[in-house]
Amino acid sequence: MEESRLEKIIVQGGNRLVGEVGIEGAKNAVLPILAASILTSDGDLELENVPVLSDVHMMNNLLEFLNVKIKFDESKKVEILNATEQLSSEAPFQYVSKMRASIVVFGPLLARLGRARVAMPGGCAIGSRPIDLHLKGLAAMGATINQHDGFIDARTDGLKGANIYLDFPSVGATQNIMMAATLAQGTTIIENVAREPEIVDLANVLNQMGAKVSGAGTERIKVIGVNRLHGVKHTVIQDRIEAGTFMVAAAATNGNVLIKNAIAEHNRPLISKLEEMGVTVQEEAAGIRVIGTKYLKSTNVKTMPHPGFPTDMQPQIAVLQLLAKGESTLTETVFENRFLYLEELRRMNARFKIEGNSAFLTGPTQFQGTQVNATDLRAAAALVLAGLVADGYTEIGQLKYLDRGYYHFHQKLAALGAKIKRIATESSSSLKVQLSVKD
Ligand SMILES: CC(=O)N[C@H]1[C@@H](OP(=O)(O)OP(=O)(O)OC[C@H]2O[C@@H](n3ccc(=O)[nH]c3=O)[C@H](O)[C@@H]2O)O[C@H](CO)[C@@H](O)[C@@H]1O
Ligand SMILES: C=C(OP(=O)(O)O)C(=O)O
Repeated sequence: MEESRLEKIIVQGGNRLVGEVGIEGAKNAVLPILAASILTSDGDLELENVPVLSDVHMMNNLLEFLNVKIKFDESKKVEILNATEQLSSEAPFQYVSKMRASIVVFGPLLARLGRARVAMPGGCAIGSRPIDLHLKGLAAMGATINQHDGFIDARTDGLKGANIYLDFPSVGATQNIMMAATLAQGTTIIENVAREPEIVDLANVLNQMGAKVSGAGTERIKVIGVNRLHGVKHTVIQDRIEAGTFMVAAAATNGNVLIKNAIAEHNRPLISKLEEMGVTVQEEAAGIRVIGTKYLKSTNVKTMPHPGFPTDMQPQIAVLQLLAKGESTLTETVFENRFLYLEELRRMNARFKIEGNSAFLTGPTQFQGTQVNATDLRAAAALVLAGLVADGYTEIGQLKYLDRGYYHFHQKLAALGAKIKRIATESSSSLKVQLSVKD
């Protein structure tokens, strides 16, 4: 998606969002499930509800490099993967550096081939993001792991079941260890695991593939190893973060939006915060309806592993807190550096101070449109949300981040009544842009 670097979104603030919006399959569910294809030595893995995102393209490119055969019908959102041929064990830097989630091929490669050589992913704009817990778990299962020349090299004569305690309920470590354990000899118990809905979706696919995984969604996962896994058909769960982003968009614009097929159970912490702020949230048969209010109340939010408030909704809820009257606190406990986007919001008139891992936000804010740049994926979404309620025009650059996790974001907002366009950067001389949005 090289083009996205040369594009901008321009929003003219002030419109209420009204109507219905559909949600894609979850990025954070599909990426490890795509990696799980490596475990299938028999038949096709057929996935439905696959979101068309740059991260999915990136994972597909990596899997194809490893010799997984892929057919992705983007119009139907169906992807068929076949990993029955001899696979390569090396994931080079060119893939891993572009997408940290590539690390979830590590456990499957090691389990299937007895060897994995994966470039070290490094940090990103939200934190240093070490992978020590992934490695500790795989080492406990009998892998010999060495790090050199920017690569992690792991070998085993056969993984063995082990008792593993995670110091932190890491999503990626839980997925890597769980996948590796499906083909290990004996039983693996993983404690203090991540409980995100995406972990449950992965466990469900693995079980359909013939694995014996129990306890996903609780703090303890048990995996009884089997000899081989086979292909299956699976529908990826809905993206709770995309759904949450539209819920905040509806609340921020004092709108009335039905987020179709959104699963309330996956978004409890967000629903609870929205209600605290005076927003009406209705669980309907067709999805979740969010009805805004003119009188948003301040509230405090602290991110936590699931079922706590998701860190991936932190920048979006910050916009709503800034709109609310009074002081709100926002505390980030999952990543050490996820407030970069606030400096961009300051340029749009936000008032706040940051102390340690907390931001103290002062509202109500009348955002002012200006030129801002996304600093990461959810920051990109948050800047668009601020633009929806800003005075004048907001231009958001660095859309490569947005495209990692949102499909047709501006089209979906436009269909709800937002004045929003995506344009080539070269055509963004302000007069031209303003005219094109008014059209
Ligand atoms: C593709 C995907 O699903 N990404 C999600 C996944 O990322 P990811 O799987 O990378 O997140 P983790 O849950 O692993 O990371 C959470 C925290 O644990 C730390 N940590 C993690 C592993 C490790 O070995 N050592 C260690 O210290 C990280 O640096 C971070 O501070 O979960 C995050 C937390 O919900 C979400 O924000 C990401 O959207
Ligand atoms: C942080 C995110 O993703 P990743 O772990 O892929 O960087 C996210 O989805 O907000």
